Amino acid sequence: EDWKERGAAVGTKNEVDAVGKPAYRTVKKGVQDFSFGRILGEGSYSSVYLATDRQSLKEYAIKVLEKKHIIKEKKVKYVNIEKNTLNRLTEHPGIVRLYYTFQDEQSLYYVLDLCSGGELLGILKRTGTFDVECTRFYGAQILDAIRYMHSRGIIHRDLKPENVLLDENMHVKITDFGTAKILPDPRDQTADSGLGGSFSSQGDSRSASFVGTAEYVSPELLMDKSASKASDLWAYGCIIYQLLAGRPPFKGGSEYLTFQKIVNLEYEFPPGLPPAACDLIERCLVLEPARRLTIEHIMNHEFFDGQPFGRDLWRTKAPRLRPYVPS
Ligand SMILES: Nc1ncnc2c1ncn2[C@@H]1O[C@H](COP(=O)(O)OP(=O)(O)OP(=O)(O)O)[C@@H](O)[C@H]1O
Ligand SMILES: O=C(O)C[C@H](Cc1nc2cc(Cl)cc(Cl)c2[nH]1)c1ccc(Cl)cc1
Repeated sequence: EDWKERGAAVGTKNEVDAVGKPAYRTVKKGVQDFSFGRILGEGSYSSVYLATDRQSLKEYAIKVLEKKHIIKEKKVKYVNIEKNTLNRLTEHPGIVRLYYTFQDEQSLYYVLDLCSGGELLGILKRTGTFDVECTRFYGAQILDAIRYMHSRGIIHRDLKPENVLLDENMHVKITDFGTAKILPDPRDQTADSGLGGSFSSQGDSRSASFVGTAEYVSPELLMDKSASKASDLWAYGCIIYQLLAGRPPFKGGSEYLTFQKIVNLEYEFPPGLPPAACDLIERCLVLEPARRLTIEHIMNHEFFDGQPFGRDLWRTKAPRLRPYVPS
């Protein structure tokens, strides 16, 4: 049963091919293998349905995109980036899992983990703010997932509470990788292609044409269009601030005014936030990417003292949602 779910090769155990190797057929799922339920949500180019695998009865979220629309809006690149990045990020509980992709005459389909807890933004709006315990739990899960995607050479580039979904246990599932950056694999550089200088260790990509969501975009992306792993940690600092304060640190009356606040580092903390949280946020919201805290530094920061990361973090029960009460 498990094999089928993994979409791996399946076949009867004793089937062998000419040279005695077990012969497997890869299972290719299609629309007929699922019964589609209610709409879970809609994007600019997509509709996401609740769906059940007719065979295993497992529930999934299936993201459906109309080919005509994708081509007209010139989003083909993003569709294939989303597929390719999700296919590289299959081994972490904090990243939404892509099980299958398929297409028919009109549409493209992604079969994804069902995140029945909705968006982190949604639960934050309901409670207004998060107390320290909730901020530490969700901050740690998001960081653990970023650590994994960076280790696989993926920069998300659009991290924000809307793109942090929650599963049925209210655990984090990061989604929306259509605008991610896949860093060139350092092992691929066979001969020294003389690119040594331009792809510095934190993985710069000068050519970034994409800009994320205004409130979370990093200053380097605005100033010299370069995105790096450190850009995700800028967004991370904005998210931690927003969980405790109930609003993002940089918010102007227009996108331009928001950008101005970012490049001038114009933000302040609401009164009563814990000093350790302010210190952590200040060290993420640093204009110079190379001076920003790295993931390891953040994990060792006083704000996360005693917070488990790794396997234990994903086994603990999510804390009850409580608003932050200034001390
Ligand atoms: N795996 C999932 N499980 C449950 N709901 C999901 C899942 N993926 C997306 N959704 C919900 O479906 C809606 C559309 O998501 P989708 O990623 O297709 O578009 P979007 O990225 O939100 O919008 P846009 O493309 O305009 O940025 C969102 O509200 C999202 O919360
Ligand atoms: O079968 C695969 O895995 C590869 C295809 C590639 C692919 N075929 C496409 C056809 C169209 Cl019309 C548009 C896009 Cl973006 C297309 N991308 C594919 C299918 C489905 C999805 Cl969700 C993504 C990519």
